[in-house]
Amino acid sequence: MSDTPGDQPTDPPTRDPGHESLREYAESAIAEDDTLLAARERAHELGAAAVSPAVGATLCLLTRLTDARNVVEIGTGAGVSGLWLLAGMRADGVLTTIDPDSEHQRAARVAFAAAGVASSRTRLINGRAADVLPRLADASYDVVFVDGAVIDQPRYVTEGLRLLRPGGVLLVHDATADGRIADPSQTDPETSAARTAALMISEDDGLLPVVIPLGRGLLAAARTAPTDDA
Ligand SMILES: C[S@@+](CC[C@H](N)C(=O)[O-])C[C@H]1O[C@@H](n2cnc3c(N)ncnc32)[C@H](O)[C@@H]1O
Repeated sequence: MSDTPGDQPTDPPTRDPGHESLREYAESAIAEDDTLLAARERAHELGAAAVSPAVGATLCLLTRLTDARNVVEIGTGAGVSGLWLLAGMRADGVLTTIDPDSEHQRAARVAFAAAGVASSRTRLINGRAADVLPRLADASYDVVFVDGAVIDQPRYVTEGLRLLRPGGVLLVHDATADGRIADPSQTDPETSAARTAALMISEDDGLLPVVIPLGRGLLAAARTAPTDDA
């Protein structure tokens, strides 16, 4: 056995050393305008954890790619994600956004008005998603964005899939339960709920899912559109 320092065994790295800096780069590459920054500040004051800038930009990109006219959001918060979704939607698109907290929705209204969004483009519904979602029509939304309590993700995925049109996209934020989902020893109710929701999506043959490791984790799943020969 050699005693030169270069031959000493070293512990394998527990994680890719570039991982965090890559995430930081992805976040810092997104510049938010003053309206978004003010909405983010209000979200912070109200304790309504907003999507990160890179998650917001991804929401905008995916709504743009689906040419979204009708979007439903569970968890309005102070409107940060709403601003990003609206920026990607068609100019005549309507964002339906649900939240039981009227203070959060007041802050979101301020954000939408500051961004010059016409009031006809937003439908803010003050209520619990479990009560509101069953009243929304089947297969009539281009994008469904889930950002409420993690524990409720399975029921929101069930309802979201009912609402989604063929070719539409389901987006679940905090899909990794803060990264715990990959660790089988984590069996707390929140992690189990996130795991159940992810399984429901991955086992559905009509969906093309991917986990995007930005912010608190974004699970995106496109509903496959029927082909002519189907
Ligand atoms: C993480 S924050 C949403 C942040 C927002 N999407 C954004 O990025 O700006 C979660 C929101 O879900 C709302 N919420 C809590 N319970 C809910 C429920 N049962 N139905 C719908 N929204 C709920 C909270 O009031 C809070 O505003």
